[in-house]
Amino acid sequence: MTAKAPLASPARLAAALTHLAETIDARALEGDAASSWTAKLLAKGPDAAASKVAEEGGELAEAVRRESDERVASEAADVLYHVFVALRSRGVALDAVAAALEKRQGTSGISEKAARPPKD
Ligand SMILES: N=c1c2ncn([C@@H]3O[C@H](COP(=O)(O)OP(=O)(O)OP(=O)(O)O)[C@@H](O)[C@H]3O)c2ncn1[C@@H]1O[C@H](COP(=O)(O)O)[C@@H](O)[C@H]1O
Repeated sequence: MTAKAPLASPARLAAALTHLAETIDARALEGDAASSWTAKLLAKGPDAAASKVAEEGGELAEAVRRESDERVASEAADVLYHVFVALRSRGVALDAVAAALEKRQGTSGISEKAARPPKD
C-alpha cells in the first residue's frame, strides 16, 4: 500500500473494535485471570496497563519506521487492544473517547494548535 492509498474499510475496523470492546468488558466483569489474558492484565491495575500502552506504542513506532506493512498492522492491533484495556482499567468510558473525537471533527489540527493559550 502506498501513502496515497485510501484508508479503506473503516466499517470493518469499527465492527472489529466493537467486538474487541465487548469482549474486554465481558472479561472485566467475569473473566478469570487463569484463562484470560485480559482479566490477568486488568487485575494488575492501571499502572501495568499504562506500561503496556507505552511498550506497545514504542513497538508500533519501530514497525512504522522500518518493518513490513503486515508488522505495522499487527503492532497497531496490539496498541488498540492495550488502549482499550487501559481505558477499562481506569474506568474511562468509550463514550468519553468518542465524545473527544466528535468534538474535534471539522477542526483542523493547525487551527486548534494556533488557538491554544501560549505556554509559560
Ligand atoms: N487482542 C488481544 C491481544 N493482543 C495481545 N494479546 C496477548 O497479550 C499477551 C502478551 O503479548 P505481548 O506481545 O505483550 O507479549 P510479552 O511482551 O511477552 O508480554 P509481557 O509478559 O512482557 O507483558 C499475549 O499472550 C498475547 O496473546 C491479546 N490478548 C487478547 N486479545 C483480544 O482479547 C480477547 C480476549 O482474550 P482473553 O482475555 O485472553 O480471553 C481475544 O479474543 C482477543 O480478541
